[in-house]
Amino acid sequence: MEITPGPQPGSSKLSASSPTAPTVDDDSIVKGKETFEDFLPKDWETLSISERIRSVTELYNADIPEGNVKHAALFGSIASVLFRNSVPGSKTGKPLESPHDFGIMLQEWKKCVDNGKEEVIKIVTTGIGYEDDNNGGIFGGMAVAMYRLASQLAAGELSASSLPTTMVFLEEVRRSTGNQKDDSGEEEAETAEVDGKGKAKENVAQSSRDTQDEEKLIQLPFGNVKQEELPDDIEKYLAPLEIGPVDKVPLQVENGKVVEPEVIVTYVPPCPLDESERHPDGHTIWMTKPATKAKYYSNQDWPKPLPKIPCKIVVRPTDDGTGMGVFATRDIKRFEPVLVERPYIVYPRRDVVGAFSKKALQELSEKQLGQLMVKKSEPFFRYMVDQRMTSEERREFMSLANSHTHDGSGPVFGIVRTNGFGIEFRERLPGADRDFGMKMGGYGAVTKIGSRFNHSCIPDVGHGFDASTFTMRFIALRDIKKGSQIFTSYASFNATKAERQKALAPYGFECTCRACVNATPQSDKLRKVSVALTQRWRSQAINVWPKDPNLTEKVLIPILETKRRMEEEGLDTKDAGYFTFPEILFRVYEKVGNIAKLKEAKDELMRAAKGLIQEEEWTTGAKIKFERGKLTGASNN
Ligand SMILES: C[S@@+](CC[C@H](N)C(=O)[O-])C[C@H]1O[C@@H](n2cnc3c(N)ncnc32)[C@H](O)[C@@H]1O
Repeated sequence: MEITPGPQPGSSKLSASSPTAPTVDDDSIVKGKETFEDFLPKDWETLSISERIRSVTELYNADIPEGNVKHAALFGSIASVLFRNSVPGSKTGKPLESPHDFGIMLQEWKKCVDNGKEEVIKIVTTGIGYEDDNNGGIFGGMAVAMYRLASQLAAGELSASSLPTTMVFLEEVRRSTGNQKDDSGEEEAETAEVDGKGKAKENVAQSSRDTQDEEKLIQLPFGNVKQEELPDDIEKYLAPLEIGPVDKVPLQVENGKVVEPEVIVTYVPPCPLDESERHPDGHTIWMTKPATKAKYYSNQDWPKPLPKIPCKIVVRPTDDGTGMGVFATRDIKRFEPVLVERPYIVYPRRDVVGAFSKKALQELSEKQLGQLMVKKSEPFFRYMVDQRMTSEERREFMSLANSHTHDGSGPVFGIVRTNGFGIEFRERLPGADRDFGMKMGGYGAVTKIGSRFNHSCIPDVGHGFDASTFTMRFIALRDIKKGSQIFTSYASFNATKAERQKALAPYGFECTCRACVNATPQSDKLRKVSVALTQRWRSQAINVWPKDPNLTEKVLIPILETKRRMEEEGLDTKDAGYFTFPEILFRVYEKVGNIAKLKEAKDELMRAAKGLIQEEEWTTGAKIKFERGKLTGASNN
């Protein structure tokens, strides 16, 4: 039994914009290919730009797994060669040296595309490693940026001449690679926001609509919405919805063929609609594509049973007016699993319930479109709660916090917006992440216990989604004392205080955590540069300092000072680059021959490596692979 919405205005656009990925065996694409150029078609040099773009598009749609260095290398190679002859003023004509260069390049391209203008690029950092950062979020997002850019170039919407800053930037990177400077820890570096990382809890504050080839983000309203912002007659823009079991909703037929519904609601694992049978591990109501459902269920043992962990938390009211919170019932160590649960619902975080009608697009402002989307979403989520949850689940779900009571969100969508986590399927084989033309991390999840974690900019737990068990996983990012409240973060770790406040505004509170109370321009900057800085030092520790006969431990002064400041700021996490320090220290002490310190650093390195593997395996359900002694990828298969 499924539900399907009735015909929606513009819904055909939606499907047109969701490319159907051909099934391509990953191994056949990456096998035996070691260098960037190996991924290119043999006749690449003779291809025209539009042919090259077509080739990129095919590779993009082939769904090479995220989390694979070669994936990044693939796009890096293509990107570099694709544009090298088409950028006026570029003399380099060289392929990029690493997927990292490519990553920065794409971020810059994306900025050019987003802002429609050139930016002065100040990034002087080099050598950001990709082994530790090569998760699907980053490269998935970049690949999407790349794909968009290629499409825009192909459609003549963007000219290659708007890209020279990228090349200027790359020149700068190369220059600074060859001209290593001492690090003061104070240099300007920017880390562009990476989309879909899935680490921060995300308010469903944005969604998107399709207008022909272009995708535009719509800001959903929050806070008190003034009456004048709303169209008086918003109802006229709402298409009639037919929601119900598939056998009750009339089939759509086009050219004599039955058109598959665009979106269905199903259970994971399967269970009857009535309340007669429920899975002991819990089940999730999943709003998805029919083909995605079929693909997952074609896997015989899917979903796998939940891993068992001892209970170490309790949900209870806080004593500071923040409603409910999650507390530790015993001491919890860094990297320990804290919670695993099947979400109540998993849903696409974009407007899958029918794109906006032409009339709406022409007549309504962005604000009004946001308001319209809020209105359209409520009946869908209401259906899931009223028709698919047991009475007990419904009662529990409806008791979750709602910070969207004055912005036009209905009672159910308000709860979804307040409690939804952005999730990534992150699978080796093509997964659900790009359903409905979404970017990585397009689905959201509302959970029973996890949604009770309050926010801190110095979070105690991180979270991830494991598609093989269909569970949300939470893990300790630091030691947690018995009895203390456990916080997660709803904002990006690398956002400044002002940016975090903006991201948290829809939740209706001002954060008073240690990082916010003590924030300074220096702490804001540290958040921005921590990843770039630590990776650059790592790169120097690998490539530059071993060759320096005069190296002394003095090189560690800014490094140890930054490490201390990161601990103070609560940036002692993997995402912030903190676990790069043990390796840097190890390499320097090894080089200068400080045996006592070397042993300390080695122990720290081993602890960190073990913990990071545990974290990755727990939050993604993946088995970590090693290549050439390095952590290089994760696979769910
Ligand atoms: C996902 S819920 C967290 C659980 C919630 N406290 C409850 O009672 O279910 C998000 C809401 O909790 C509250 N909240 C979370 N973190 C907070 C914080 N650091 N300070 C104040 N309120 C917070 C806000 O009302 C926010 O909209």
